[in-house]
Formats: sequence, C-alpha cells, structure tokens
Amino acid sequence: MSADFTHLVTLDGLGMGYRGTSVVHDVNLTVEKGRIHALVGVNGAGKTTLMRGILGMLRPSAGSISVLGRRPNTAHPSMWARVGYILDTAFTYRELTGRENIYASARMHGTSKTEASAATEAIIAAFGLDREAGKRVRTLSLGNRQRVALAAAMAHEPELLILDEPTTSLDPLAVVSLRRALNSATSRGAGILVSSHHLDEVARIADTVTVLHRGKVIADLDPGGVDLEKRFFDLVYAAELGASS
Ligand SMILES: Nc1ncnc2c1ncn2[C@@H]1O[C@H](COP(=O)(O)OP(=O)(O)OP(=O)(O)O)[C@@H](O)[C@H]1O
Repeated sequence: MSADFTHLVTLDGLGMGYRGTSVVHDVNLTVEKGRIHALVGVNGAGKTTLMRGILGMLRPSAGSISVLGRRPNTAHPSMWARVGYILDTAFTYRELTGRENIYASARMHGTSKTEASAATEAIIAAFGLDREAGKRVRTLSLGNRQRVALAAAMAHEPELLILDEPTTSLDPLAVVSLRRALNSATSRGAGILVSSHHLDEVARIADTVTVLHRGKVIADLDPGGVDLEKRFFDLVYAAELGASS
C-alpha cells in the first residue's frame, strides 16, 4: 500500500517536553516521499524527543503531528506497519539470531511468511551480514548489533523511516551499505528522517538538513554547499551568543 500524499510527516508548531519541562518549541518540518531529511544538532538539542513524538511515544504539548496523514497517538496499529525506525539504542532481541530478529520484525510489520523470508535474505545480503546473521545477537559486537537493528527496521520496506543516529557504531563499510540501502528506499518512494552527528555523511546523503538547537529549528542548510560542518558550527555559535546576550 502506498501513501497518496507527498508529505509523510508534517510537524506544525510542535511543542513537546517531559513532565512540565519544555524541550521542543514551535517546530515546523516535513518529511517528503523519496527524500532524505537530516536533523542535526548538538547533544541535547531535542532530536530524539522530536522523533519520539513522530513515533507516538510522546504527546505534543502544542501544535500537531501528522504521520502518513494521521495523528500518531490515535493512529490504527496497521499504520505502524508502514513505518520503520531505530531510536536511541537500537532495539534487538538478544537471545534470537540476527536472521530471526530481521524475520520477526518483517512479520510483525505485516509481511507474509514467504515475503518475510525473502526480504530477510535480501537485506542480509544488502547489509553484508551473511556471516553474523546466524549468531545470537547477544554475542555480536555493538556495530553488528546496530547493523541487525537497521536491517530489521528496513526489511519490510517501510514508506517512512525514522533513524536516530544510525551510523554511530558503524564502520566505514557498514556506512556504505546503509547509504546504499537508504538510496534504494528513497528510489522506491520512501521518505526518511535521520538524525546524525556525522556532518560529512549527512552532506553525502541528505536532500534537506534542518538544524535543531535548544529545541528550536534555527536553520535549514543546503547539504550540497561548501563545508557543512563549518556552517553548522557558525549557526550554533551564533544561536548560543544570542541566547546568552
Ligand atoms: N526521558 C526524559 N525525561 C526528561 N528529560 C529528558 C528525557 N529524555 C530527554 N530529555 C531531555 O530533553 C532534552 C533533549 O534531549 P534529546 O535526547 O531529545 O536530545 P538529542 O538532540 O537527541 O541529543 P543527543 O544528540 O545527545 O542524542 C535534553 O535536555 C534531555 O535531558
């Protein structure tokens, strides 16, 4: 099933926080079909919080969130079959093998047994996980657990992918596999929101880059321009100066 709208996610004047503490303020952002939207910001800027809101784990205190045309807090569970994500520490079932994790995820996202088997083997090959896939996840290295979690998030070919710092523990080869997998997802029309501290990688893959600082959007940057890292730090520095003056 395909969404018949361009905006897979729309955040409109979004405010969110934890127990009375305001963390995200007046954020407007869209994730579009076939595009990679990167979210960058220093530690504590609010990237994970914003993603929790999109995934229906936190309610807005102001404004609204629309995911695949619905409000996440009230969406039917079947909508989540069209979404894939990793958040904070990538989740896996540690007593299952990598292959079992990926297959279970595909099945839980509504894929038939035959399709799930084929999708599992295809994504194991795409991520170069052939040697690790038969091992219990608890015996894998941190980076390989991350690769299994990413494969599990993507095996069911979601229309929307929310990826919180997916490259953190990955080696350069795994980063290349992920980049290819993300490109292949956007070619079939998926939209991706990805947070990252790796600005060189962001410059390579993103169509749009939003800078979040102290829970506010302070700029949208052109990923193709010169020295994304410098432009990012200049913006954050200026925002900090503004906040302290
Ligand atoms: N469960 C929570 N309860 C209370 N405050 C929280 C909780 N989770 C995050 N925060 C606070 O919300 C703010 C934003 O945190 P968040 O994890 O969204 O930032 P981030 O941009 O993802 O940071 P990082 O790059 O370090 O992952 C921080 O001040 C953090 O302390």
